[in-house]
Amino acid sequence: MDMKIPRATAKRLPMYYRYLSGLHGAKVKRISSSTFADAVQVDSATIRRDLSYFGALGKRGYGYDVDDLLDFFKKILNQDHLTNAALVGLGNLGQALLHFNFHKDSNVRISAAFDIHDNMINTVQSGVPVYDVNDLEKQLSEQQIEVVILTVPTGVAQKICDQAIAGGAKGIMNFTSKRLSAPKNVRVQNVDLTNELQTLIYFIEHYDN
Ligand SMILES: NC(=O)c1ccc[n+]([C@@H]2O[C@H](COP(=O)([O-])OP(=O)(O)OC[C@H]3O[C@@H](n4cnc5c(N)ncnc54)[C@H](O)[C@@H]3O)[C@@H](O)[C@H]2O)c1
Repeated sequence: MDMKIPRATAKRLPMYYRYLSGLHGAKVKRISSSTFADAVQVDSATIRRDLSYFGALGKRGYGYDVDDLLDFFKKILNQDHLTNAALVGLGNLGQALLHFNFHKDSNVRISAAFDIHDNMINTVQSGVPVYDVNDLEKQLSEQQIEVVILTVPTGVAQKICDQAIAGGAKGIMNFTSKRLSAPKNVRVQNVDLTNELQTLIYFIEHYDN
């Protein structure tokens, strides 16, 4: 499905999906828009607007049909198939992500890891094979991995990014502080936990509930 939706809406969709999956697991068939809003902590007007980008889905006085909505989200979010991701840099942060490995509550899993250290190369860690980073391009291309998570030292981030793109990467989740340059068809998502924490502190200080 090819459609353009606001970034803020796109960011909320996985949260809606997780909540609906939980309801489905609990065999709930239908929810009111206010229950939905309370659970995901997004006001019901915003939820309605988010969903309206895909056609009107709620029914007045009825709320939302859980199974219908879930089927629909599965398609939108591609939850029907598992996406493999590669992790580059198995230090403090990389190890933590590898142990966590996303797939328990999402459709993404780390299926290949890369580092420069001999003691890690050709081992299996948390069930994931670790390769020599010199083989990054080749492995990404052979395994058709299009998502790459970068947890390498900042100084090598651009080089690794270039190699990943040469291997076919279409999305880079960048944990380093380097602002990467990449062609337009490659999406770079920067993740900065300090930023997130400072934003949280800003909201605590500037808004009273
Ligand atoms: N965005 C955030 O919130 C956040 C939080 C913590 C760390 N970081 C960043 O994440 C990165 C990793 O942090 P860390 O604490 O895990 O560092 P670390 O030094 O513990 O780990 C770096 C790993 O990268 C490997 N490495 C080095 N050069 C490499 C190369 N050319 N190819 C492949 N692997 C290589 C090292 O062997 C090591 O295993 C750093 O850039 C750090 O600044 C970001």
